[in-house]
Order: sequence, then C-alpha cells, then structure tokens
Amino acid sequence: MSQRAVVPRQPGDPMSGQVRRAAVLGSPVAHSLSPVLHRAAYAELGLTDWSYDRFDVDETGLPGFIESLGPQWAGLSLTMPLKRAVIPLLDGISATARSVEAVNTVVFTEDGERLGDNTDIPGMVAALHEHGVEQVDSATILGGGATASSALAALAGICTGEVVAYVRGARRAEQMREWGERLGVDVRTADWADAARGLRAPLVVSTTPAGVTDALAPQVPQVPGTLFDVLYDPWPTALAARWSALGGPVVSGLDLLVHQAVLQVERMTGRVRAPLDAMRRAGRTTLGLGATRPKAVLVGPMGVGKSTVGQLLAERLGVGYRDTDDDIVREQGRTIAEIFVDEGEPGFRAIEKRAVRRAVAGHDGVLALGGGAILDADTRAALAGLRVVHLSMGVEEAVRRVGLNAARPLLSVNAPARWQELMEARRHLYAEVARVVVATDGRSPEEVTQAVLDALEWPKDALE
Ligand SMILES: Nc1ncnc2c1ncn2[C@@H]1O[C@H](COP(=O)(O)OP(=O)(O)O)[C@@H](O)[C@H]1O
Ligand SMILES: O=C(O)C1=C[C@@H](OP(=O)(O)O)[C@@H](O)[C@H](O)C1
Ligand SMILES: [Mg+2]
Repeated sequence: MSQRAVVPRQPGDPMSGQVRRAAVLGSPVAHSLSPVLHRAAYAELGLTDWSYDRFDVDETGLPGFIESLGPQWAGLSLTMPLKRAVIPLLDGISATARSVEAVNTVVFTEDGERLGDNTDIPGMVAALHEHGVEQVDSATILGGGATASSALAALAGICTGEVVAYVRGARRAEQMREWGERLGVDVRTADWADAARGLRAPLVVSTTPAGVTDALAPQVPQVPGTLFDVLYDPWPTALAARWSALGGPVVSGLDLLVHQAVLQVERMTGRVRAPLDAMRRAGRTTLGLGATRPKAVLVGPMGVGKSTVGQLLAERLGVGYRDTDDDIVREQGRTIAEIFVDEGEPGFRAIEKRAVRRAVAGHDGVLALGGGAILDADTRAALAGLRVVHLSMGVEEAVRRVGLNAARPLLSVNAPARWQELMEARRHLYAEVARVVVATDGRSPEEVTQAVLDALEWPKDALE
C-alpha cells in the first residue's frame, strides 16, 4: 500500500448533485457524536443531499461492510476498535495516520480508491491552538493507551522539551517509550502513583478513562498551566472543574471531537472550511451543555470601567467574571507595566491576543478586555456574534478616573492628551465590534451595570 496524501474531493466533481453518504463505524457506536457534528456541518453548508449515519461494525464485519459500499459513498469516520483494523483494507494512507498506525478517516476518491487519514492528531493541535497553546517547553501525558500515542504525535509539533507520561505498569511504559522514539519525541515514563507531580507542567494531557483522574483533582497547583482532558461526557470531569476553578485554561474532549470532525468534513466534502461554531453548538446541545462563549464582552477605553462594571455585571447575572489583563498577569507572572518595559507594546499585544482567544473560547461568563485588545484584527473577528458592549466616556471623565496611573503604561506621560489620541485611533474599532454603546459619564458603576443589562437583549436561554 502506498503512502498518500489525502486530497480533498473537489466540490464540482462528477458526483456532486447526487445523494452523498458518509457514516461513522465502530462497536459500540451508539454513543458517537459524529452524526450530530457532521449533520450540523451539512446543514450549515447547505449540503441538503448529503446524509451521515452510524453503523455498529466490528473488526470481523468491517471488510464485508466496506466492500458493500457503492459509489455514492464519500467517506467514513472510524472509532474503536476499527482504527487499526481498517488499514489492510485501504489503497493508501497518509503519513500522519501511518505515524500512529491509526486511521480515523477514510475518504473515497472519484475512482473508488480508499484513502486512510488521521484527523485526531491535527484536531488536537487545532484545539490547543484555539486555546492559545502553540508551543510549550515540557508536557505531561496521563495514561498510556491509544489516545496517549495520538497525544504524543500532537506534542511532537508543540513540545520543545521533555514529555513525561504517567502510566500504570511496565508494559505500557515500554510502549510509550517506543512511540516516543518512533515519533521523535523525548519521552520519559513515570509511575502513575506520582501523577500529581505531573500536574505542574505547562501542558497536561489527560487520556485516561472516566473516573481515573478524579483523585488528582485536589492536587491541581495554585497556578495551573493548560489542561487538555480528552473526556467530554459527563463534563466537566472533577479534574477539569478544579482546574477551571483555579483559573487554568481547559481544552475538552468535545473541543477535540469538534476539531477532528471539522477536518473530516473538509476532506470528505471538499469544502474549504467546515463550520466549527455550528458543529460545536450542536455537540454541546446534545451533551446538555450550554454554549461556552462569554455571555457579554466589555470593550472600551482605559479607565471607562470595564473591569469594575464587568464584575458587577457577572454578579447580577450569577456567572463568572474574567478579565484578560488579569489572565495575562497571572500567566506571565509580571505586571502589565513590566511586560511593556520588557517587550514593548508589540510584545504585549501578542500575549494579549492569545489571552483573548483563550478567554473567548473557554469562558462562559462576563469577559472584560483591555482597552487596546480590539487593535488586533483576529481579535475583532473572534468577537463576531458575541454580545459586545462598548462602554464610552468623554475625556474629562477619563482624566478624573485614570489620571496619572502607573498601572497603565500608555498613560504614564501626559495622560489626557494620550488618552484622547488613543481614543481617536480606536473609536471606529470599538464601534466595529460592539453591539451596543453604553455611556458611563456621570453614572455610578451600578448605574452603568443596569444600563448594560437594559441595553442588551437577553434571549430566554441566555442565562441557562
Ligand atoms: N462609573 C464610574 N464612575 C466613577 N468611577 C469609575 C466608574 N467606573 C469605574 N470607575 C473607576 O475608574 C477607574 C478605572 O476603572 P476600571 O474598571 O479599571 O476601568 P477599565 O478596566 O475600563 O480600564 C477605577 O478607579 C474605577 O474605580
Ligand atoms: O488601552 C490599552 O492599550 C491598554 C489598556 C489596559 O487595560 P484597561 O483598558 O483595562 O485599562 C491594559 O491592557 C494595558 O495597559 C493597555
Ligand atoms: Mg480593566
């Protein structure tokens, strides 16, 4: 069998216009969320003649099942126990799938060839990127099964230093070291009994079955790095709940599931971009979870009261409060002023952009941004569709509130003139992202909070 790149089908190919089929195969498969995610994508993309089903098929039934598929079939998603069993039945396999000997995606080409690919690995990488994790200097993997080997493959492109895998038993440890060697990742194995120690890494990937990490929850460090917990039902796990409570970013198994499904839809349908948000919404609804998007986002100039009003608003709504400036200070272990001195404004903006992306993807309460966050075009794009409130004020009010303030380095010299200048440069950007403007001049923080509540329309389900 040849090693092949999986080239997505072209939308204008001779098959289009006919009913196209795809399905997830596995055993058991009843729990699979793939039908929900793929169907949500078809609906959003207007692929009305596409259908996506699930079939309970095990290793013995797989060859016969695949042989029986007609030319209307575009692709298959594979789950346990088929990811390896399918390999001998394929005409070609991608390098990624080959590297972990696991195929989760089969694409049928126009001439009937079956090509195997793996979207679990790039899906993990994409889910981590979405939460601002692009590179770490060390990482922990909890567990040593098949998901752990995928995690290792994903870490090959993200982790510049050592990966420590906490596993039970010598056999698993040996396997993980072998995978490490094969994937070119520096892996050390350690006994599961010491797993709490691994929680201090900047990135912790938990790949164990439900319940296994519960006992570790009380041992999450005070300043946690990022947790990637591959579980999603029930969600959150005890470990993920504790992690979030301490302010650490958490990437969930649903994030992974959605990202790997996005890549599958793109490969199977030939569409350039699958609708991530619609797919995630469908998945969350099926799992009985609300949307993890901020209920409201506050933008506006320095000193207008984003942080003050944000906290009050969160209290009124009974939801959590998050401030990207606080996230940055905690993550960096430096004040905003120190970051400006050390790295200049561009350095701060790069850090800020990641912080906003993480908070928008992972926080479902009220979010306050720093005044300059909207300078970044990607950040503005990430705010699309959210309830963004622009708090405004005039320069006299601004001078009263911030004056000369060491915590705001951009106002350290001639604050009123600087404030005015920044406002001129940014006014149109606040207007671009905001759904409503609330003037704060001469209003107390409580009055501003009430005005925000009045200005926003809250659908019935907004606070569920
Ligand atoms: N409506 C208001 N009226 C008077 N002072 C306010 C009001 N809102 C905030 N402040 C004060 O102004 C300063 C800046 O508020 P802050 O919430 O930090 O603004 P931002 O986060 O927008 O920079 C703080 O000292 C705060 O107590
Ligand atoms: O407007 C800006 O460029 C900045 C605003 C600050 O946040 P606040 O708006 O909360 O003061 C902080 O992020 C940094 O000092 C830069
Ligand atoms: Mg603030």
